[in-house]
Amino acid sequence: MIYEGKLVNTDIRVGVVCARFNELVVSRLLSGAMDGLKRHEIPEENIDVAWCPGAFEIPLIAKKMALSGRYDTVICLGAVIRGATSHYDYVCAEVSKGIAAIGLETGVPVMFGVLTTDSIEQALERAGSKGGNKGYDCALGAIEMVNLIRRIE
Ligand SMILES: Nc1c(NC[C@H](O)[C@H](O)[C@H](O)CO)[nH]c(=O)[nH]c1=O
Ligand SMILES: CC(=O)[C@@H](O)COP(=O)(O)O
Repeated sequence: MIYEGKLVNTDIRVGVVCARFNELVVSRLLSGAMDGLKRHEIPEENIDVAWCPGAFEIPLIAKKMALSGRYDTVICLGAVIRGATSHYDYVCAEVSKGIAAIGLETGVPVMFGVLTTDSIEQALERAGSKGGNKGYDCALGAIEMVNLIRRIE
């Protein structure tokens, strides 16, 4: 038996968590995610967006959404850009660990759309220019994961 998740479904409720830090980049990730969701037939009324201060706060809000029972999947969007201190390393570590744990704890697929880059240029490249759009990628992954899980269950 081969299990695969299709990329189209009108019956999926999506929570999106956006970090406001580096909003220039994150707004572009959100635009990509909304584009991916809508062009794969997710109704706009099925999508909620929550804004939090920074990437470090994403896991808490994502977990609240996952546990609410109102969403079939949660997409996390942020941009952590290296500065002059080791703060970058701590933020990246906790955000990635925190987001990964939510899916395993709740059974709700949570997509990791947090850019972790050394420069703003690298971030912009992955938010709708030559590196694609990580938000769009996460949108399609979210649809696929929900459909896959429904096929397995
Ligand atoms: N430097 C970046 C941050 N830093 C802020 C933290 O995420 C957090 O909001 C703060 O430490 C208060 O708890 N956040 C980003 O999303 N991106 C960065 O580059
Ligand atoms: C990722 C960060 O927290 C970073 O942007 C903070 O910059 P700095 O290390 O120069 O304080």
